[in-house]
Amino acid sequence: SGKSSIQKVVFHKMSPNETLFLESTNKIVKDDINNSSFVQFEIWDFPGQIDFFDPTFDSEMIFGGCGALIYVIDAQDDYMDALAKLHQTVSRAYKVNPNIKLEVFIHKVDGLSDDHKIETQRDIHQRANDELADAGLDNVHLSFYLTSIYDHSIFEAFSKVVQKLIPQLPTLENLLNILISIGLVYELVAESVLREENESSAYDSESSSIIKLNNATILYLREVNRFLALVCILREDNFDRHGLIDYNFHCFRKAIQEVFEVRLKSQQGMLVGTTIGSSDAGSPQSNGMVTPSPTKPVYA
Ligand SMILES: Nc1nc2c(ncn2[C@@H]2O[C@H](COP(=O)(O)OP(=O)(O)OP(=O)(O)O)[C@@H](O)[C@H]2O)c(=O)[nH]1
Repeated sequence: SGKSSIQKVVFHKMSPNETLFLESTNKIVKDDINNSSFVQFEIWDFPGQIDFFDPTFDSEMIFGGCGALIYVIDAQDDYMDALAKLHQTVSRAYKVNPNIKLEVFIHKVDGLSDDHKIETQRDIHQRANDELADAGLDNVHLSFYLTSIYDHSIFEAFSKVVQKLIPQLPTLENLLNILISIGLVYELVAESVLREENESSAYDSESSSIIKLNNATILYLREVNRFLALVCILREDNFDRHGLIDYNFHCFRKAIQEVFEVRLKSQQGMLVGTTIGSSDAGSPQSNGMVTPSPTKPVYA
């Protein structure tokens, strides 16, 4: 249905056309994403033919420590068998691990018309949920996405799944909101920079880019850490206060580093007495960011 293709396109920069030559997966293939992202996880690619009722299939081990299960359905093919297997898979996974996120990619939708896409999603959604309800599993929640490796949809869907697995996400969002609320910046994008561990790169802490757009706004990029860049859209006249923007950006970068240091320390077994949550991100004051004042601008 396209599982290996998704993983290769999203995490290994393979071009969609090259996936035509991928061989069928005949055993569980583990891919460590730890090296190429600030978000750390492993992807386990299962062979399509795996039999969950085989006694050698250890569902406690497989689903027990798993954050999300992504089930890929080929929307260009007859999906009745796939739906039966979806039901078996999610009920098994949910029994072992009720906290597991259950994600369904309705995949290869590039071959479908817009109407057909909507109808397929509605049909799969309805059948899958009816079957869960019949089995008394009403409280099992499935999320559905229409995906294709031939456009951005697969990146967006995978990103949404990964976001559910980032415990620091509310804090990161809060920090971005604080930066916006200061008023100089009007849109922000924290962009994950995909880079392999051993890849040498010109991208470092001094990296920045300023692009003047033709609608009186500026696109401003700065490095946050090895894998993350911040891209802001600023009004051109606000850019006069460049020093203030940079100062606030430094506060933001420091706060992000602190958020990830907590995880690093707890991974190293040094228990830290604080919990990460949206309330911890604090107020603009506690993050040291400074609001522009017409009389007393603060420069770094
Ligand atoms: N049209 C279209 N084809 C796709 C898409 N994604 C994957 N494919 C094709 O589907 C075929 C099967 O892809 P694989 O990635 O090997 O599928 P798999 O689910 O890993 O298969 P198994 O390893 O046998 O379980 C390949 O020829 C891909 O090029 C898509 O979004 N659209």
